[in-house]
Amino acid sequence: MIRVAVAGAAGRMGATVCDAVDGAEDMELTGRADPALGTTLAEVLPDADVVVDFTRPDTALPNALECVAAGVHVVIGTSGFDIEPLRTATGANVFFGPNFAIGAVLMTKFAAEAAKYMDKAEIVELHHDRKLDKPSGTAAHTAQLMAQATGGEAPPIHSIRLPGLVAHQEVIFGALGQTLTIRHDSIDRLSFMPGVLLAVRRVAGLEQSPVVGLEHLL
Ligand SMILES: NC(=O)C1=CN([C@@H]2O[C@H](COP(=O)(O)OP(=O)(O)OC[C@H]3O[C@@H](n4cnc5c(N)ncnc54)[C@H](OP(=O)(O)O)[C@@H]3O)[C@@H](O)[C@H]2O)C=CC1
Ligand SMILES: O=C(O)C1=N[C@H](C(=O)O)C[C@H](O)C1
Repeated sequence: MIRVAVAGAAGRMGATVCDAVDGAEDMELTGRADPALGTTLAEVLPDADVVVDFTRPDTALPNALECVAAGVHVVIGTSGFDIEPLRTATGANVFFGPNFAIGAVLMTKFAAEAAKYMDKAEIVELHHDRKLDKPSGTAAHTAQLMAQATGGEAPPIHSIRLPGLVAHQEVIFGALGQTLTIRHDSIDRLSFMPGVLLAVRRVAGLEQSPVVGLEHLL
C-alpha cells in the first residue's frame, strides 16, 4: 500500500484527489492538510510515502521542499510557481504535472508536432474565474515544448477567466490560406484523476528528479 497525504485537501482538486486515493486499492489516504481543516503539512508528513500537492502558487514550492527534506516523495499539480529550486533538492523525488488529463497531454504533444510545419501559432487558455495564476501551467508547458520542437520563439499566450469554465486550451496555427486548431476541454476535475494516481504510483521509482510532464510516465 502506498501511504498518500494530500495538501490542499479541502480545495476543488484536493478533495477530488482524496476521493480518488480512497478508491484506489493500492493506496491508503493517511492525511489531509489544509488551513480549512486545521491540519498542516508537517502534521501529515510522518505517515506519508507520497504527498500530492494541489494548493496555491505561493505554497507549492515551500511545501515540496518540506516534503523532500522529510524524505517524502511529492507529486505537484499546483501551477504558477518556479520549479528551479527543486532541481537541487535531494532526499526524495519530485514529479510536477502541468496537466494530469491525458487529453491535455496529447493536445500538447500534437501542438509541438504541428508547430514544426505551420508558420505561426497562438495559445488561448480558458479557465474558471477562481484560478489564481496566469498563464496556466499547461499553456506555459505547451509553449515551451513548441519552442523546443521548432528551435524558435515560444508562441504568445492569451488567458481568459470566466465563470462556467473548468479548464480548456486551444492552440491555433496559421499558414498560407489555412488554420489548424487543436483544442482540449476538461469539463470535470475527474479528468485529472487517472494521471494523478499514475504519478503517485511512479514517483518513488523515478530515475531523476524533478520530472516535469505526464508524458514521461506514459
Ligand atoms: N496539474 C493539473 O492537472 C491541475 C492543476 N491545478 C492546479 O492546482 C492548484 C489548486 O487548484 P484548486 O483545487 O482549483 O484550488 P483551490 O483554491 O480550490 O484549493 C487549494 C486549497 O489549498 C489550500 N492551501 C493553501 N495553502 C496551503 C498549504 N500551505 N498547505 C495545504 N493546503 C493549503 C487552500 O486553502 P485556502 O483557500 O485557505 O488558501 C485551498 O483549500 C492550482 O494551482 C491549479 O492551477 C488544478 C487542476 C488540474
Ligand atoms: O487551475 C486549474 O483549474 C487548472 N490548472 C492547471 C494549469 O494551470 O494548467 C491545469 C488545468 O488547466 C486546470
